[in-house]
Amino acid sequence: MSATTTVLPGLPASPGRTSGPALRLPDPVLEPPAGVRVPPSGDVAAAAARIADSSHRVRAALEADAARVEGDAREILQATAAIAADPALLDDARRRVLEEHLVPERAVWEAAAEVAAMFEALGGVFAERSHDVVDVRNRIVADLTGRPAPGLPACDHAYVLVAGDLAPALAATLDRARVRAIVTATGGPTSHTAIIARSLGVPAVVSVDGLVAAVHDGDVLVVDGDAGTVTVRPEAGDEPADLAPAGAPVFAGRGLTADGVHVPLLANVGTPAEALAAAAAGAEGIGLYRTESSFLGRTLAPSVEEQVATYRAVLEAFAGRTVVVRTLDAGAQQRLPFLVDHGEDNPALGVRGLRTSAAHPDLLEDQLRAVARAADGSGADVWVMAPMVATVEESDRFVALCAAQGLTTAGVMVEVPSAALVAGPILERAAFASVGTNDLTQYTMAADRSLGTVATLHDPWQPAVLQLVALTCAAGTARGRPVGVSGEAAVDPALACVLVGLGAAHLSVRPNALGPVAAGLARATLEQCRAAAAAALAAPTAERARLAALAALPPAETDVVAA
Ligand SMILES: C=C(OP(=O)(O)O)C(=O)O
Ligand SMILES: [Mg+2]
Repeated sequence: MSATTTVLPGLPASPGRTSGPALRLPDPVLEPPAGVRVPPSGDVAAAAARIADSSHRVRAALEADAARVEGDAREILQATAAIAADPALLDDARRRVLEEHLVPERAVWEAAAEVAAMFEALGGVFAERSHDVVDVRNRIVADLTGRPAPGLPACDHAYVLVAGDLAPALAATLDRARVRAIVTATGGPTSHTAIIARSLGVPAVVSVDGLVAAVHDGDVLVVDGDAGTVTVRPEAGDEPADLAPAGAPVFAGRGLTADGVHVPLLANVGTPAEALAAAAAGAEGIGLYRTESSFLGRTLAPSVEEQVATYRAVLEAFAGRTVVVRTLDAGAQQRLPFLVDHGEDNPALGVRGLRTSAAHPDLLEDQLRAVARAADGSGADVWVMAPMVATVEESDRFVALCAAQGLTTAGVMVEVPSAALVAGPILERAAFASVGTNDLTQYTMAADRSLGTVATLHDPWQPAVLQLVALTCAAGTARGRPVGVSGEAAVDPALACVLVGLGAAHLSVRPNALGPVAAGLARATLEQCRAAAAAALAAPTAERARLAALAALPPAETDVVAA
């Protein structure tokens, strides 16, 4: 190890080992405090003049970015560059400095808020412009305060993305061809960022101690997504030669236990492109279509027509097969400006998932209308489910709303312990349930899934979580209603066998996990899966549950043997 080599410990979030130069994502621009003024001894005119200088630099940078791309992207960047020179915005900001003596960054923030509000009030396509105003505001404020421009820096080579935190909206736009790995200072192993890294198939390590201080742009990093470490400036020769993860088993297109019991292996997807990839990977259907990507990064909800087009593209990729569409799961990690109260201290326990429909019933109705229209003629067998359901009333109301749109196979996600405990009455009217083990673990263990500090509690092998899965499956079996599992737990081949043994009717995983899960399932009979489930349920701790299950199952190459 060279003198400057540092190994930073973190949490493994997506497997594989790779290396590349670091590219740091700047921290988000924060609102400058209200009421901060140029000191009485300061030069107000000079402070005001800095706004024009910053606006020139921001405009020039955006125009340079525009010149590097083509088509729609170029037009969008040129339009954004024009906003950076907008006289109404700049004059108002200057006036606030000259007359109110506000510091320039605060003046720009306030002036931009008025312009954005004006666009919002005009509605329709104008409202979309408010998003660009906010983008320009952030860039000018960053420049005025001597910080790097916000957002993903333009980069024409492969890199390891290094971030304090990665918003799901940004994570979803990452270019697989360039991003070799993702490393974040915060986040837990089932945060949405980790899920996105795994579906991109790139190694990721989250909650890395000392990351921001130790890593500079261009530093070579070795990212070990299995061990959960990041080596900064490795010695020559320590960089892994093979950048791709080792070859995983390929999925043959049908999930079967060793004795031939069919357990459909479905895919989790978030976009039409992912649906096509899932179809190419042989998925037997889609068990979880996360619809958030149609809503993220926008200032207004997409129109019904726009939603129909996106949903239809997903459904058509699975004509003749089942597609489970989940309605919008905003809140917690996925904060939409038009839907979510940003003042919540504890958003994971606040208005998220189905709860947002109380204040915005039209948004849910529009989404269901769009799903129904997209389903019509798509050839897919469309099921619809709601996220974050906690009570029987919520579930019944959702089923009724679906029925009103002609969507007859309506169910819920079971990801809140209360829903698991009342799964029986829920499944009297709901046609199916899908256990979301990511959130079910978070809420059962009271361990925020986005916090690395409580990651050891966030373990779906915890017997308390398994008990709730067992209750839900038993409620489904008693009523002849299918209960599937769509959380990350199903990706662990041994846990997949346990889930089947507990009564899961199907499993839904990211497309690149279909092969390993199928291989894990194929080594055990249904009886062995049941024995493994019983052994895990009887264990007092997560580790002993895992070991007990492994002991009850024939060994498989895909098992995760170390904790
Ligand atoms: C599948 C789940 O949903 P998400 O990860 O999107 O919250 C879950 O909570 O397990
Ligand atoms: Mg969830």
